[in-house]
Amino acid sequence: MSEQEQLRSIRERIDAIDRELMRLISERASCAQTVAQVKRAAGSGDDYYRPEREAQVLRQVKEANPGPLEGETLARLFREIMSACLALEAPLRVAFLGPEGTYTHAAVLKHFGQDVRLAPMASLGEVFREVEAGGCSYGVVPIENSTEGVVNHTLDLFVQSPLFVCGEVLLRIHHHLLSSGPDVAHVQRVYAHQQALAQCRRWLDANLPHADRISLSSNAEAAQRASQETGSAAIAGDTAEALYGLRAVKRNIEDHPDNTTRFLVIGRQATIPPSGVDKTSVLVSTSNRPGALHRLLTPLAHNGVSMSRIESRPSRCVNWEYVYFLDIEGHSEDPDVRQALAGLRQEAQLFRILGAYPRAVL
Ligand SMILES: C=C(O[C@@H]1C=C(C(=O)O)C=C[C@H]1O)C(=O)O
Repeated sequence: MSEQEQLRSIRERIDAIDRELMRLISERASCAQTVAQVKRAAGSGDDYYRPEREAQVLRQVKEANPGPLEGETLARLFREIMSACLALEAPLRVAFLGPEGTYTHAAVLKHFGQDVRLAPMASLGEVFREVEAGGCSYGVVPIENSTEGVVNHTLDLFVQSPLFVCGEVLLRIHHHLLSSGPDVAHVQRVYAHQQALAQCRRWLDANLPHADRISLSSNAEAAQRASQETGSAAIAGDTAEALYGLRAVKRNIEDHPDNTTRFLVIGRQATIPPSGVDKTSVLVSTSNRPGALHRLLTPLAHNGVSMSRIESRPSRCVNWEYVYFLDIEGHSEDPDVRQALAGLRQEAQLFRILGAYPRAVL
């Protein structure tokens, strides 16, 4: 067979597969519509999003992946299929730290897919308020970065908020130096969110030691400013680059190549059923006595439950008293976790389960 004949025959096969894919995806979408009818008939409200189910679907895809595509790649495709199916049931509105082009925007799309309705907010506080008021079903907020540590403002908002955590998103953060100018040499001013400036500190010291560093409320705002001024640059990611018509004069300027930010999905649902691989986040406080924190955490050790994170923040009620944010492996309904939490509750002055939710799959 000639090359042309071979290609024609393979393309005919691809066309046939695409028709079959189309039929199957449409059949899947019809199933999702039926699921919505069942949920509506059962009167389970108008929130059809099931984070534990979505996590299970994505995990199954990764586990059953026959290749040659990467499991991660295949899961991303299924992420979009589910996003479109859910939008057929009822479109989901998600609040996030805007404007469009922020890393939080990228985290929203990674977690919910492209069919989500975006609601960019001007501050983290507004994201919480919008979800509390019911204007959006969910919100996405940054919680910690592998280079710069915790986002204190988000933790503090949790202390006052009645919202729950219903998911997490891990996003590899690649920072670029974006400018409308020709190269790095012409840059006299660098705009960015303070976290981004910190994550690129060494690169800036080495390459732009004399440029002014100006922190703004988001990287997207930085990109917007840089697009209007000559001699200015912004540190931001791919989404902002495309959105504000800037050019990356230098890509990947983050000091740590595995720079990752963890975001939390917040909502009004107090309990998400176990997905099989879950985490539980808890807010606790204890009195300022010798050994108090040790006693508080002992029930975790006794029940063989591992804690993946602990953060402390000033309680803001009494000076030098603290609240602790704990992340625990497992779901609050798992027997060992349930027992550990019961012990913790007895020791703690303040005790609130912030949420039990699927561990990030993508
Ligand atoms: C179809 C459902 O509703 C939504 C859509 C899903 C999907 O497309 O697989 C999964 C969970 C829900 O977010 C369901 O609950 O099973």
